[in-house]
Amino acid sequence: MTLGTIPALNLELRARAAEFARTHVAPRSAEIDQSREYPWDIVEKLAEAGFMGMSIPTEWGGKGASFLDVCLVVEEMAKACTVTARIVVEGNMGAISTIMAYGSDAQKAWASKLVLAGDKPAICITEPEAGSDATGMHTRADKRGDRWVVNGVKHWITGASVSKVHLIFARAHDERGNFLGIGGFLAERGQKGLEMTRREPTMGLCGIPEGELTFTNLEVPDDMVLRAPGGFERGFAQLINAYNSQRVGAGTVAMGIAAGALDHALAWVKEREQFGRPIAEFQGLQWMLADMGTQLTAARLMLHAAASSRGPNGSLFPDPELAAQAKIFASEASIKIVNDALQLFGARGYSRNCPVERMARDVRMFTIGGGTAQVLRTLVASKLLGWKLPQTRGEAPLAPRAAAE
Ligand SMILES: CC(C)(COP(=O)(O)OP(=O)(O)OC[C@H]1O[C@@H](n2cnc3c(N)ncnc32)[C@H](O)[C@@H]1OP(=O)(O)O)[C@@H](O)C(=O)NCCC(=O)NCCSC(=O)CCS(=O)O
Ligand SMILES: Cc1cc2nc3c(=O)[nH]c(=O)nc-3n(C[C@H](O)[C@H](O)[C@H](O)COP(=O)(O)OP(=O)(O)OC[C@H]3O[C@@H](n4cnc5c(N)ncnc54)[C@H](O)[C@@H]3O)c2cc1C
Repeated sequence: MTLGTIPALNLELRARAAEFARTHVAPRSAEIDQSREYPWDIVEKLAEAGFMGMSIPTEWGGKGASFLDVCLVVEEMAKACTVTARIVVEGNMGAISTIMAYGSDAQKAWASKLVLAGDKPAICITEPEAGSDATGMHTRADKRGDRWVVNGVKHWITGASVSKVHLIFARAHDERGNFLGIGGFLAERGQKGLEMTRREPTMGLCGIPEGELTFTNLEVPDDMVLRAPGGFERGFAQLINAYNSQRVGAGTVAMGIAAGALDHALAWVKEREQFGRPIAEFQGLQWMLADMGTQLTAARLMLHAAASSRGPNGSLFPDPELAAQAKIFASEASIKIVNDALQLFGARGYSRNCPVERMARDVRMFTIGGGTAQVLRTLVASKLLGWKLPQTRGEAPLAPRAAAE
């Protein structure tokens, strides 16, 4: 892992995103939370403003924006509305960046057209029995002539029922039933055999469906298999390597929520008076604010460093270790910052009428989704030690020398 330089921030882009969030997003955020309805109106405006698919290379109609640029936009959206920020993450990172890195021209044309028009792709990895243990997935794709037949169940899929582009991780088997490895299979909403079978009643992030997707003999033509350079054998490693971009994006959403909560808290402590003085005059609260600001800056810098980094061996994606460290730190710090912001509001912070109450529910997710803080710590420890750390019972940690024997 090498810590690269963070390029100069595109301040014009950040200002444009902030203005967009202030004008179009902030006035809608409470309603989106309460209605639990996907904000199609905002999606349309995001697409018009060029925030969807901005990371797509210019030859495919995007702006060729960097992951760091995307993070600047995501933070501004997250200050106002978590759901909007997550749409921007998935409209630029995760599945779409995987397709733009590994896809055929036809796949890139298909996905970029949909995303530039506002689609937020769905990345389908988790299953009811395979969360942290993602390689233990059961969903399988069987080769049948010029197509693959996909069967299985995915769970907690963000955007289930609203996303058009689906990147489905599945165990690939050849015609004779031999296991080839885990591969990525592309499908579109409305295809026969792809349906949402349940929506999860979530604690937060309410305007975007988290759903169970069931694949029943879903037919994926061979030319819709996403072929990473190492083939099926290296399929999982290369697909999850691309996912490092979304880990940075998810951490940035958490950090942006915290930044928004801190802004609310700063305004409130100057307004609210107790003991005949603004509560901002109490040193106990000043030191809380100082810690909140310090943690926020540290999280932001780690995320920007991770977004600007690249993994080993010519990877196009953020370094896995930096991405994991940034997501661990940002998600945990942000939960604490938002909770402290809520504390500064006293009883008002516990009311559904206070935006920080929504933020506290929203931010709680980010130590879970996208790789839990515990699983990411194992990745970081593995990199620090230079060991493989298999988590399956009976498999001992493998130091490099032992691995070579
Ligand atoms: C990776 C895990 C699933 C653990 O599984 P295994 O123990 O079976 O696998 P490993 O041997 O650790 O890894 C296999 C292979 O992949 C390489 N790898 C693993 N992680 C990365 C990474 N982040 N970047 C690059 N490469 C990676 C690893 O080095 C191995 O390659 P070699 O064979 O050694 O060459 C588990 O650790 C894990 O990550 N679980 C979390 C699953 C997850 O993140 N799910 C996210 C679902 S999408 C989502 O939640 C969206 C929410 S949001 O973004 O808002
Ligand atoms: C709002 C939300 C959106 C999501 N969106 C998506 C999506 O779009 N696509 C998708 O594929 N998935 C998505 N997920 C799923 C997410 O990736 C998983 O929740 C996550 O990977 C953890 O899996 P799990 O929930 O099954 O927890 P489990 O793996 O069952 O873990 C339970 C607990 O055990 C701990 N644990 C497990 N294994 C270990 C270990 N080896 N060492 C230490 N601790 C361990 C975990 O950290 C956790 O605390 C989403 C989840 C949420 C909450």
